[in-house]
Amino acid sequence: MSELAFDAAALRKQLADTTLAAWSDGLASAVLGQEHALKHGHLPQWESAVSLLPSIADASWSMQDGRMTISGSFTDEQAEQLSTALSGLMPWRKGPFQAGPVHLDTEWRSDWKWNRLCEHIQPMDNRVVLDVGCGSGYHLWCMRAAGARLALGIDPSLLYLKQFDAIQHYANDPGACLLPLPMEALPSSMQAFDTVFSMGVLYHRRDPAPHLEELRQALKSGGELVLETLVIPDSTETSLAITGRYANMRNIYELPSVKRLENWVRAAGFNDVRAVSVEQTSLEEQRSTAWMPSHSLDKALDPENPECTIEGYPRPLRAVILATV
Ligand SMILES: Nc1ncnc2c1ncn2[C@@H]1O[C@H](C[S@+](CC[C@H]([NH3+])C(=O)[O-])CC(=O)[O-])[C@@H](O)[C@H]1O
Repeated sequence: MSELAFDAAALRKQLADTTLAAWSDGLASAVLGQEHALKHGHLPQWESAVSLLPSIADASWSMQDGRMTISGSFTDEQAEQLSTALSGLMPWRKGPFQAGPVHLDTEWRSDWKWNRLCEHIQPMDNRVVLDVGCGSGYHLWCMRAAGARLALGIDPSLLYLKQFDAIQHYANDPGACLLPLPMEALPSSMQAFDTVFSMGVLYHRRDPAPHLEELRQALKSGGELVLETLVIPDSTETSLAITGRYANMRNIYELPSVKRLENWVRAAGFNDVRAVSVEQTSLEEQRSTAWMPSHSLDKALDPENPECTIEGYPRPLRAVILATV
């Protein structure tokens, strides 16, 4: 099994002039301390895909209509190499990206999630932000485009790290960083971030309380939590225990109503807790594409009654909760 060669010196350099400088050794030790989590049988394939990306002299990036866009002069041959390299990093779930001539149409329209919350959150200008469970890092680019000084993402998946590396190969943006870490392995009590995002992660934790505690401890005093997670359509203070799969997904244990979710967040010591969006996931927002050809949401819903999952639970409904500490 191949192991990730993590470059602690590069991380130290990247964080040197930021408010996270004092944490660079702690973050590097957290990554290196995971040992087996840095190994994956497909890592050589993913690393070779990244190494095949053609380099161009005039690359730049911008957000264009929600598409993280890499611009620059690719020859036809380079465009071909780019497409081949990016297909070695499939499945692409979170995006969309436009890499030169290649439209990476991802499983999720993650720009829709961002649009739902961006007008409600504290302005990103000059903030140091953490995105827990950032996937390919798509939302890190939204945060940077909205003015964040430093957007740090953490995600335990080495595939998503390599997808981020592929985009960063062109963006070359010192203000965006992804570390292969689960939240549980982040140094405790950092109190270093102005905003912490946890989107699509809480429902993967058997007990939500430690996750909420970890999020609170990562925030500076006065900082903001942006929590996005699955809920059930029930106006009372309740939750649904999940046995087996939920919408084909493993490792989902308990889905709260919005009221219960808000109470969990209050019990974790947050203030000013409020839901700013509750929306059902549509078949246009999450679907199979050429870059993620496996089953998606349509195959997880009951064909006879699309208001239910194939397991008979209410279909995915997601809430965005904001709170301060
Ligand atoms: N303990 C953990 N700590 C950190 N990350 C984790 C952990 N467990 C799983 N993950 C990671 O959390 C991400 C969950 S997806 C949300 C992506 C993005 N945020 C989105 O909102 O589009 C789920 C969804 O599709 O909703 C995956 O990338 C996991 O590897």
